[in-house]
Amino acid sequence: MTLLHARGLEKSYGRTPALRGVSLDIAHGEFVAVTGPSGCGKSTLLHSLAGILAPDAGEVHFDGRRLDDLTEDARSRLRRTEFGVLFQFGGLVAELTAAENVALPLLLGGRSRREARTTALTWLERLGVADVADSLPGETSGGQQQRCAAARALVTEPRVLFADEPTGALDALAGEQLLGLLSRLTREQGTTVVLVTHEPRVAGYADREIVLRDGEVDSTGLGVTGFDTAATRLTAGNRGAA
Ligand SMILES: Nc1ncnc2c1ncn2[C@@H]1O[C@H](COP(=O)(O)OP(=O)(O)OP(=O)(O)O)[C@@H](O)[C@H]1O
Repeated sequence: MTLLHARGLEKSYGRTPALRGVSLDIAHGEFVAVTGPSGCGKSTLLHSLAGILAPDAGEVHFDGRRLDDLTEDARSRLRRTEFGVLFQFGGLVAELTAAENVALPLLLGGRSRREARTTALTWLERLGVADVADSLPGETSGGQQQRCAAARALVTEPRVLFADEPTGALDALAGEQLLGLLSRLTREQGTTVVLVTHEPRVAGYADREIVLRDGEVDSTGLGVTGFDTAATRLTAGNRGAA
């Protein structure tokens, strides 16, 4: 069943077209990688689907509700309750500890301090970084920071996780570890994932790949770019076995 539905999305920055009529459907629980060359519109598409950016034309529907013409307040409420976002640079608040960073979305949602901290610690544990719970981001490694950012994105148990190059700033090992965790945790929770990447290795974790080219959908399917990498085969095999 479709959870995210977009039709005819268009977006330009001044005279530069970024999206030129993108239509797509993403099912409940699907893990989709949006790929394509630099500048093809991946981030613009992600931001439009997540209600961060208003498209110039076209429609975005989330679970049957039209999203693109909501007020900024309504969109921001929806983002807080239904969506989690994870960017290349986690964007943790430097003055707050890891646990405080992860608790923040829960506090904003009205949960008590005690409950928010307990839930934050559970998610830090799931992401394998409970040991840095009381450290400031600057006292931890890039990989640990990105895992904390992932915990913060997932702590509200969002229906959709939007991730833009989440491993882009990490070394290969830290990137693989984060992707492995994200893939396992989101599948366990039934979270839909929309992940932007230009790396075939990363796209290999997805159920399906949507390839953009010059602001349009070029193709969609599993390994459609011919990225039949070891990672793709391994992940597909793991999925079959799961
Ligand atoms: N804030 C902005 N102002 C002006 N032009 C922009 C802005 N953001 C994106 N663009 C342009 O829109 C087009 C699509 O950009 P977008 O960032 O969506 O692509 P991308 O595929 O995510 O790129 P990359 O892989 O390099 O991050 C590009 O031509 C880009 O230069």
